Amino acid sequence: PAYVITYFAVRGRCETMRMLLTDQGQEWKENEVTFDMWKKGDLKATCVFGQLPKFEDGDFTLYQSNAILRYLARAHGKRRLYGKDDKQAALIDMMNDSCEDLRLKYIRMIYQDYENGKAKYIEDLPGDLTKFEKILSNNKGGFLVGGQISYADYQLLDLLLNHQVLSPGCLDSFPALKSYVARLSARPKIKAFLESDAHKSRPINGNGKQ
Ligand SMILES: N[C@@H](CCC(=O)N[C@@H](CS(=O)(=O)O)C(=O)NCC(=O)O)C(=O)O
Repeated sequence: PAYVITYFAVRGRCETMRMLLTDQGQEWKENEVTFDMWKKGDLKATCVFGQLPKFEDGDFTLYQSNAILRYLARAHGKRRLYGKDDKQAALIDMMNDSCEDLRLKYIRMIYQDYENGKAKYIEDLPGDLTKFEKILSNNKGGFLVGGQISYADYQLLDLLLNHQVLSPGCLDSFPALKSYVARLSARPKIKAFLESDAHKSRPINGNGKQ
């Protein structure tokens, strides 16, 4: 498939799909947009919702990072990253929606309230992490849902990695989360990706705060 990601040179809302694609042995092309190019407005005007990421699979175009992840989870009808049946798929969507809730909180703090809100955000963070801790410690399958990796696992991994940068010890009182991050990060293709210059060269967020 001729996959193209059009996005800023940041991890942001695309590192999850980059990890998913890498772990699944899929190639893609990065179409990097600089903030100066974006400010001109002509690319923005072509985006259905005026925002990036934009994802292309040949002549098929998608926007909305979560829709892109779900498309990749179903890729070519194999539904490989969407559980074993519709009920598991619904549970996986539920988990991803909760990841999105956490991502929105994180983004709001990073872009709108970093200096004054970071300490409080970190103080409140265990309230969110404890829910994922319980889910993972209750599910013996080792993933958010069932016994196989799903697109929501890549999403949670990305969030937890970002939060470990924001607050390095934030998983110390969550053993299930800590071992989950270690285990997923040790998957050979993900390990190589996390060590790659491409990954390391991209800041987590567009305003350089993390
Ligand atoms: N719900 C969208 C949000 C996309 C979004 O907020 N894009 C931002 C960039 S980032 O927050 O994802 O880094 C954007 O295009 N901002 C530029 C603009 O809105 O003009 C998604 O999930 O893809």
